[in-house]
Amino acid sequence: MTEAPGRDAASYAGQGNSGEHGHQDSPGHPLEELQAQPQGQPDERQPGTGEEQGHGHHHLAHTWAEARQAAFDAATPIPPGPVPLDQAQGRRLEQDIVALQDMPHYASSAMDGWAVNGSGPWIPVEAGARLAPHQASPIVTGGLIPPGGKGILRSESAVLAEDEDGLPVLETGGTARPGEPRNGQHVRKAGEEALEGDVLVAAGVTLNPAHLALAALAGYDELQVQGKPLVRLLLTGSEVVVHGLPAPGRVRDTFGHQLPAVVGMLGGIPGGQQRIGDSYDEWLAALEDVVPDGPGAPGLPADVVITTGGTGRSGTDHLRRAVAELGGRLVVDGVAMRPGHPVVLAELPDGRFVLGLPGNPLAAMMALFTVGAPLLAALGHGTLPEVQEVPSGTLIDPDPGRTRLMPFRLVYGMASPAQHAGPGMMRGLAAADGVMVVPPHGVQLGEQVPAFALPWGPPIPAPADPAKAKPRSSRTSRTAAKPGPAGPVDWSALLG
Ligand SMILES: Nc1nc2c(c(=O)[nH]1)N[C@H]1C(S)=C(S)[C@@H](COP(=O)(O)OP(=O)(O)OC[C@H]3O[C@@H](n4cnc5c(N)ncnc54)[C@H](O)[C@@H]3O)O[C@H]1N2
Ligand code: MOO
Repeated sequence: MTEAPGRDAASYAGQGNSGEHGHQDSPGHPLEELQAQPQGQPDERQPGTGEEQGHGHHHLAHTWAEARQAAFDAATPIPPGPVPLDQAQGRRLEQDIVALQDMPHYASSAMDGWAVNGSGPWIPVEAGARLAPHQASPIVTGGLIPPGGKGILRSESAVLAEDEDGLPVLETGGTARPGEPRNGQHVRKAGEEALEGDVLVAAGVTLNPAHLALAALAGYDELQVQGKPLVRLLLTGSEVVVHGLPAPGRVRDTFGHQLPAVVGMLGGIPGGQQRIGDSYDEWLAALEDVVPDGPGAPGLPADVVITTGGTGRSGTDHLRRAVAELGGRLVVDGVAMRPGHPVVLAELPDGRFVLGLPGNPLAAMMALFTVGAPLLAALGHGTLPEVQEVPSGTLIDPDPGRTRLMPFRLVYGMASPAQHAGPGMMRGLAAADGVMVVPPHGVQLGEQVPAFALPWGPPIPAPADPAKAKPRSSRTSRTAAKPGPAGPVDWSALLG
């Protein structure tokens, strides 16, 4: 049996074991069902909890699939723009990198030694001076070939001697080969890497570090790249501490460390974080401030502000009120899912999106995967993140009206819900291979269940192709007579 989330364990358990999970009559293809859930499902918050009282607020929570689609549809791709070279790694180039001049743009020495004109012996002259025939001047690797310089004599092939008048004279010797140096020897000619106007990197490539070095070599300071959302974090809660062991009533922050990395994995640019307490004024000021200072903030307006906490409806939960005061439009206001139900997505009049994640750590991550991932994909020119399928290694009872997102581990190719996956926990997710999207009617043992991969985790395994299954050998008929396994085995009990 699946583990009941810590919160609401009673109502969760109350919907199990009812005999309703015999589905012989119902479900079609699980992925189709994700699309087919009724629109505008009634808000399934239970009456009598008091959570809506005093707010006069009533809305219809989106289904899981609707919420993903609404978040994806709310955003348009961010247009291309210039970014400094040190921020261009991994970005898609939108405009060819063209040689602005010949590369190299001057002839230079490939060796330490002497620039010479004509055959030796040579009279040494000052570095850089115009060389007349039979003159030489010292030069280092990369040094500009002086006017009149025809070739480079390597230092190990040169001997500085004196003529009969006691004046310095340069001769070949040491390792010199006959005829050294020929004209042009050890000279890097101008334009040998590229001529002005040559395309060095074509638009469309994903920039790697060598591309950036090439762009720098070519004299670029910025490159035109595909737009990507800049995401700022607003982490709230006066009980949250950022160092050491928290005292009772305090909680160590789980977001500051994981969200920037996950935002990056989902296609956003982490753009700094700000921490505030629980007062409405702090919320309003932080959301109002379009370009706040903060550690790691680039001093640019964010495309998305991700907040944590304050999505509830208690006196300290200010997200909705602040968004309303700023004239924001709610795109998603609650999703019929668990955990992560109170997630909010709003668009402010200045075009910024506010993604309000619940304070409970696992709930926040599930909300981020459900609503944040499609939003960031749409802003970053991506497609709606994929949902695949895994065979369920366990039976999961119905929970009418809501989708359950369950971190799972793969055991012998089947998905088994991870333990320690309550909304306030991180242990289950940390050990998970992916997340099962359990439909309201539950899942049978061995049935395919929709699932998505974690941004840092392994891909969801491709389904076994029945066409490629090994043909039965004639021996199988004997073994088949024995009582074989009666179907998939429930491995969930094996997971610690
Ligand atoms: N009467 C009701 N109470 C609650 C309901 C409900 O429907 N009726 N929903 C519950 C659900 S579900 C969730 S999820 C939370 C949503 O909470 P908020 O988004 O308002 O967040 P907070 O109340 O500020 O915090 C919740 C929880 O998370 C902890 N937290 C907050 N920030 C952090 C952090 N940075 N790192 C770790 N943990 C954090 C906080 O201490 C609380 O324990 O509301 C339920 N209540
Ligand atoms: O449990 Mo809440 O559903 O953690 O979002």
